[in-house]
Amino acid sequence: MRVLVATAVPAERDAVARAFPGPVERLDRPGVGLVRTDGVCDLVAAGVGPARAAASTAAALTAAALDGSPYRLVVCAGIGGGFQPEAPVGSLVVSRAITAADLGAETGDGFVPVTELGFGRVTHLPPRSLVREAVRATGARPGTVLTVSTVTGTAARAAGLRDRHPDALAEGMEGFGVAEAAVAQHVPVLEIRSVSNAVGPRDRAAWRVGEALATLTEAFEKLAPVLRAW
Ligand SMILES: O=C(O)c1cccc(C(=O)CC[C@H]2O[C@@H](n3cnc4c(=O)[nH]cnc43)[C@H](O)[C@@H]2O)c1
Repeated sequence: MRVLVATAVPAERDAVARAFPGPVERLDRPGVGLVRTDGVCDLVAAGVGPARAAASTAAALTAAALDGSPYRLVVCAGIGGGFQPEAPVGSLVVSRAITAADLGAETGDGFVPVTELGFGRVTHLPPRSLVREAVRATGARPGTVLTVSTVTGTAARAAGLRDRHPDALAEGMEGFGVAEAAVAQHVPVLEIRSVSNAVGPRDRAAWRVGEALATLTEAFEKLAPVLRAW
């Protein structure tokens, strides 16, 4: 059984693919295209944002299940914003928790998550032993990875997120969507973010995308034996 790695964009997918030297095969499945590596992973550029990422991940999971070869693990991977000073640019974060940070309602008393309104869920927890193994193999910092639909662009929003989520180390835009799709099919999920920028005032010119993609490749080189053994 294989592992499905879901990134947002093809540049991130290809950074992960570079960790698996050897031929790759392109597979077209209904609603989604996959890259099958020589190793243990199938890779999907699932799209930007939680909704598109959930749709692509669900399509890949369903196709594999109908094929009789379901995935045994889903990993959401990519570049991300890091909360300062705990997750500096260039560092790597592994999810102890994957949390939707802006799924809820704004009220006069502030933000209320959907769970407090009586709906759904806002957090998925990866298997603790897998988090431990991933941290040991890669040297990543373990913490909460937030999923947002809007990239944080002010110090005030960064501070608000940290107030609500003191364990947050990073934010991305896909993790919770990928996790919802995985958990719906009873497949465990993990998120890995290579920090390309600080969460805070928007400064796109300061994003270190190339370096973060190189860190992502290195991370998957180190993670490969963990994924194989899982
Ligand atoms: O410009 C490029 O070359 C490039 C290459 C690879 C990826 C990108 C992206 O912009 C990917 C979008 C992706 O990045 C995540 N991300 C990165 N920083 C943050 C952040 O501070 N807050 C939230 N998300 C962030 C996110 O998951 C996007 O899908 C560009």
